[in-house]
Amino acid sequence: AAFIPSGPLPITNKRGSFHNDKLFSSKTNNEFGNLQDVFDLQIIQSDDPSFAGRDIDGLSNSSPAAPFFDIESDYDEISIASPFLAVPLDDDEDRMLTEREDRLFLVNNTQKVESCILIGVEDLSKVRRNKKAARNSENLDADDFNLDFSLEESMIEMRELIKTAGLQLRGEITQRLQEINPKTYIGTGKVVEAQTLLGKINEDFEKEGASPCCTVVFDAELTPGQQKALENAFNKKVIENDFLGSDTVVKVVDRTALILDIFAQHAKTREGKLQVDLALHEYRKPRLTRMWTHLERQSGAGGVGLRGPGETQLEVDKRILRDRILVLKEKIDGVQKQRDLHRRSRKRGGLPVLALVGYTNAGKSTLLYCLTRAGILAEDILFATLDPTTRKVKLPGYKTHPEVLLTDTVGFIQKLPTQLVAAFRATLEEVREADVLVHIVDVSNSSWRKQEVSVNKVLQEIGAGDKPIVRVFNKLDLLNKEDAETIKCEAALSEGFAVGVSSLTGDGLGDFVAVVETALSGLLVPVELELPYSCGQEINLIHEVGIIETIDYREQGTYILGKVPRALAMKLDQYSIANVNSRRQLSESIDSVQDDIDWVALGKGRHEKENRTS
Ligand SMILES: Nc1nc2c(ncn2[C@@H]2O[C@H](COP(=O)(O)OP(=O)(O)OP(=O)(O)O)[C@@H](O)[C@H]2O)c(=O)[nH]1
Ligand SMILES: [Mg+2]
Repeated sequence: AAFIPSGPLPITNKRGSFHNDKLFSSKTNNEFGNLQDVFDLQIIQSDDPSFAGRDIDGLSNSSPAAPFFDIESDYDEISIASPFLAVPLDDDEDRMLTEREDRLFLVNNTQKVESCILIGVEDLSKVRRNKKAARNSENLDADDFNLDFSLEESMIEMRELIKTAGLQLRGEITQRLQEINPKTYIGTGKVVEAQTLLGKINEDFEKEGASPCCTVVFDAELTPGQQKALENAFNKKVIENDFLGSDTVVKVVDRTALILDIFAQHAKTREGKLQVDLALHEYRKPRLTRMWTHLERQSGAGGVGLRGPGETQLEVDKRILRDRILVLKEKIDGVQKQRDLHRRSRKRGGLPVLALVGYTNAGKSTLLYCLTRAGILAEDILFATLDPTTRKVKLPGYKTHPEVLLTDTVGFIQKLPTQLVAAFRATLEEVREADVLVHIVDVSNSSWRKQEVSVNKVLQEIGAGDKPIVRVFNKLDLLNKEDAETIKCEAALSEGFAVGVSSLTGDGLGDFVAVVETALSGLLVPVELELPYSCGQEINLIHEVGIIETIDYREQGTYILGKVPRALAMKLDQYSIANVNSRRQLSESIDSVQDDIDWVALGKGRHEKENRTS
């Protein structure tokens, strides 16, 4: 059934206002104050060449109420933090990168907000298939198996996505279909219903004098053919009734296009923009269908050998698109190489790397912010973070690993568009290279179990499925007391590492540190050392942060067999038994060479010599 919300919905482009013609978020979002003010030099892109040795944890001990740096940061300054922007941009690339910002700027400034209707479909045949599979598999019951989002859950998510994209939702239509209509996805009756709804909304709009609603968002992945057929159907009807004036075109946007658009709006660094652009181009490639045969280059005038039909506009477009994709891929390769280099130099530092992963809007950035007390942008919008940010964190109470590297990453979503996973290869590499994954789950969301499953699916897909995972049940403050206790119990009883927290209030973060520490103790490396007796301090340190299995006070020094963090193991490498032994062997062999010299004979020889001469 169609539904039109009563009264206009609030305008919800949450990206913030614009400042100096640049994207500038002015969201004051919690007790920590205006986050933009603290979006400061504390943030280091993980690509920072000087990253490995830099100590930036100076702020980690300050309280949340402490005044932050008074740096007026806007888009420019944020960009400067990324070393990639120090690289001069190609001319055409520069234009490409600012085009979207201009569009955003214009949309916001003229207050001309795009409005849309949403169409959701449930494929009942798929539900049946899932149920059947559940019946066939022995150890799962039907409820457990059906981990796909229901129509209602999916619609809730779509409303959020529409809001985040800066669209205003004007109406909704849903349908439960036995089989998907291969031509138009929804049934023909529903197409007519959507046309009627569009017409009705636009009639009201005309009275208000507002701009017409000409976007139809589908909660589905449409094939290029379906998209085209739907666009044709909607436009024909609209032009017939002339609601919109003949030059207005109704466009059909599917789920993938909507997510890509949000990514495009949020990409800030050069790397993010390149990756989004690649995904957009891949999406557009099969959708290029404009047959402008009249623009066919007739090259017959060129004479013998050049007659016949030339290239069609479509062919030209396709070629341009193909070339662009190649260029983008090449550039992303370069970015990835650079990332590899920085990662390797970080590895040499020996600190363990934790990657924060999770569904979009789960609170990853907020947790990192809370842990580091510095300004990583946290916003109540989907896909706020697109570029991984790594910070060195010194956490109070950490024993085994007093310092760790924390990487904030891009959020996941169910049915993540494949183009995006492929394009964000370089970014997702950060997840694959981490030692431990910290999976943030927003338990205040009623679909959190399904969200968790879909994040795990993506992790499997990108080859990070077998890493140790710490599950963090976040936003406990939004639950009632009983539910929060239940979640805490589940965390405590869980077989793996799990903990319940609220990153906004800081509740449970002590437990979080303890759980992370347990997870990290699995990362201790075995060592066999022989330390000279002068190394009392080092031995104390091993007692403190490592595990000692055998300790023996020998003639040459203290023998220790045990496990220590990687960083300490690297520091103590000179005292490892292997190194000590090889040093000893070397000096022994020098000794033995010296032993071989027959000093008596040598002396005798000299005497003989002397005797002979005398
Ligand atoms: N009440 C409450 N809100 C929270 C908590 N943690 C995060 N939030 C809010 O949830 C919203 C999303 O938080 P982010 O940290 O931006 O989420 P994210 O996982 O980084 O999201 P993306 O970068 O978009 O993937 C923000 O408005 C936060 O203030 C919490 O523990 N309690
Ligand atoms: Mg984030």
